[in-house]
Amino acid sequence: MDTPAPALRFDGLSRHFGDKVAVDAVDLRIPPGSFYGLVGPNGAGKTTVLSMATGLLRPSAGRALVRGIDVWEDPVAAKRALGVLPDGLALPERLTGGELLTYWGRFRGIDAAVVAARTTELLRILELEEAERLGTLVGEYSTGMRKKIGLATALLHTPTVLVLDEPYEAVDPVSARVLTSILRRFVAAGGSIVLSSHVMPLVEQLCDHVAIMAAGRIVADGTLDEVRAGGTLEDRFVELVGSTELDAEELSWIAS
Ligand SMILES: Nc1ncnc2c1ncn2[C@@H]1O[C@H](COP(=O)(O)OP(=O)(O)OP(=O)(O)O)[C@@H](O)[C@H]1O
Repeated sequence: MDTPAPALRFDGLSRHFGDKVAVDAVDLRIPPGSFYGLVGPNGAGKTTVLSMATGLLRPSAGRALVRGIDVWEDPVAAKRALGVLPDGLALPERLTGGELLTYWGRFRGIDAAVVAARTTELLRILELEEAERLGTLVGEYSTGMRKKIGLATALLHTPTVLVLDEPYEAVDPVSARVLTSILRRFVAAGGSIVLSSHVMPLVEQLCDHVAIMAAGRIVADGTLDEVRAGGTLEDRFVELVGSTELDAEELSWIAS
């Protein structure tokens, strides 16, 4: 039997902005069926990598493949397999959440009755029903509500690979539990997830694989246990990325 293609595969994936090298020849395989965490300090290149992997940003060099399909050579097929929650999600602001999902589902070519049933279920599970009943527009949603409706759009067309940029950011604890159950169910059903996060305990709790990124490169990757090597993920992260300690004199004025 053929080995299944990686959920995502990056070959020498690079991106520069002028002289700034944001992502520097990244090679990575995300195994199918994995729940994969991508961590790294601010500016490490996580969003840039995920944007190139999902067809939102063109690489300067290298390739990104989704289930063996080159994202930039066959974007239609690749995007059919992908569900994406981008960072700083741009959404149509003048629609309600329900209208947005309906529009999105029809745009994806899904049967109207199926879209209607999935929209109702997603709004209920994500606790956006009340906002819908009140006719709240997406432009009036809170940051956490935007994350939730963004996740709903990512799930609607039943993708096999979910790419989520900081999905838990600004999401309240109750909604975070719902989000976790949805994501766990997605992986249990055979899907693959890649998420970026700054919250190490969350990544340790959710993910079975992890990559640590710093200054545009992958500095460690593998199963969670391989990467944390007997310590915590945070210890390993600080060890690899370095920490900044304040001298006693620095910022002494802030409490004066
Ligand atoms: N459109 C752009 N133009 C210029 N530089 C950019 C652009 N997008 C990203 N960069 C730079 O590329 C580097 C990587 O940014 P990126 O947003 O990918 O980091 P990140 O790991 O997602 O950071 P954070 O954790 O803070 O979200 C940073 O130095 C950033 O300033």
